[in-house]
Amino acid sequence: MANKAKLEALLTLINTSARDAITLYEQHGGSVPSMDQVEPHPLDDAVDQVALKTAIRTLEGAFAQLSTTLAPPAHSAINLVQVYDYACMRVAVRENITNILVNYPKGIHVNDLSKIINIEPKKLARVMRLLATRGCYNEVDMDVFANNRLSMILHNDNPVRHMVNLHVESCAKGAAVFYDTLKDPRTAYSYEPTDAPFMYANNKEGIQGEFFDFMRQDDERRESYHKSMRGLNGIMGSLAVLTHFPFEKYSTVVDVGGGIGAFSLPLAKTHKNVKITIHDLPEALVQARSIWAKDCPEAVAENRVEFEALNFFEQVPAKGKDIYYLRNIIHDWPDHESALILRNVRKALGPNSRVLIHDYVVCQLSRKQAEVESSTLGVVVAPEPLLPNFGVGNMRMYQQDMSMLLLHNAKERTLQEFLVLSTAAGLKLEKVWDLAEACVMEFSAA
Ligand SMILES: C[S@@+](CC[C@H](N)C(=O)[O-])C[C@H]1O[C@@H](n2cnc3c(N)ncnc32)[C@H](O)[C@@H]1O
Repeated sequence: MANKAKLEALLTLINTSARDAITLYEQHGGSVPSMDQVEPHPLDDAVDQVALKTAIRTLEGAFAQLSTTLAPPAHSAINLVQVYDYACMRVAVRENITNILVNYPKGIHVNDLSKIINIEPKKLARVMRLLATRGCYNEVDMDVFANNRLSMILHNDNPVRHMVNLHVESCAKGAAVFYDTLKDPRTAYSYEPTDAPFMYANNKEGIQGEFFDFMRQDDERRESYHKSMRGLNGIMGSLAVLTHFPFEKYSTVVDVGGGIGAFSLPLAKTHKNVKITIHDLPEALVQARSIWAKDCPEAVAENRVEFEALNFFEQVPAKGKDIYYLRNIIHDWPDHESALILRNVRKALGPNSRVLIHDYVVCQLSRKQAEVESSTLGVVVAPEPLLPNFGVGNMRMYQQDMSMLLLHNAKERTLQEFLVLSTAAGLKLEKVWDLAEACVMEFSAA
């Protein structure tokens, strides 16, 4: 394709994908959202966001590719590093600015906000303006800031806030020493979870162990981590599995490493035919029980959910159930540990059981390889001239891969890597359910 034709094709992709998104918003609520509104659009909390995420993947990918092509490279290069959004988001989250602004629907002057949170007003104004420029908060008048649809996500009641917190605290701390871990002979070639960059930084403060040991040590920290998993439902659009996978055909589901039930709670509400077993470490299940008693007491009363402590490296999950669901579990661990988990799950399977691994499937940048996977397994490849992996439209997959490296010395995997792991554990891939961001890989006993 000639250079100019590529730009024209990208413009067409931007146009059609934006129009697809507009149509979806209109179909789900009659109107399109605005950046300034505070109320969520009905589509924001929809269980199935696959169509919207499909449109946004193309829109973001095509837009970034077009602007990187047209902008001077020096301009784009510095854009890659001059990203202080997370430092400003840390201020907003630590100081509960969204919650405060809820009391000031017409906005609050930074001088008044400064008195409430004890941050120097002129510095605070710069933080708020940077975030507002990104679309998070609204500068309604000079130095007067109000909430908007995006900033409302940082409200205390929203679990996404806990995932933001995990990133601005732990991932940022790991990122700051990442290069050092690559060069330090002690850690450079290690894939031990205890040598992950975040733990490397913690070691210097006298804290040992791996990430989950660190989480266990402090109730507030652990509870925030588990709440952040509920945030993933919206971030990754993971709950689409509830409408795409035929849970109505099955009667038992084991949520392996299910945490507080970020997946199982909505499952219990939407598929009342299913009996759920949640396996996790004992401390996680204490929190799980109290959340279920509040958020889904009917499932507890009807014995549709049981909580069973399990160390998935050492124990076999409840045997002979229909579905074994592992969401964001395998990506937390390097290959050796992941193989142990899958081997234990394999031992639990009955002849008709299925294993569902719900994770990102890292796309290739080789169009040839991506097309092989597309024709054999149905994984979607982006149309040319987009990069075959949708480029920036799929950026979170690669960012989360880095988060896994920083926190756990682990990774998101390609389909080939999943196949190597699953085949060694005695599992056979039956189908890949592409949910526009993460995928669900369905396995049977080989
Ligand atoms: C990334 S979270 C995913 C939670 C849940 N699957 C979800 O998607 O919401 C990882 C989970 O693995 C659990 N976990 C970590 N080590 C474990 C172990 N050795 N045995 C069982 N669960 C473990 C953690 O407590 C946590 O709930």
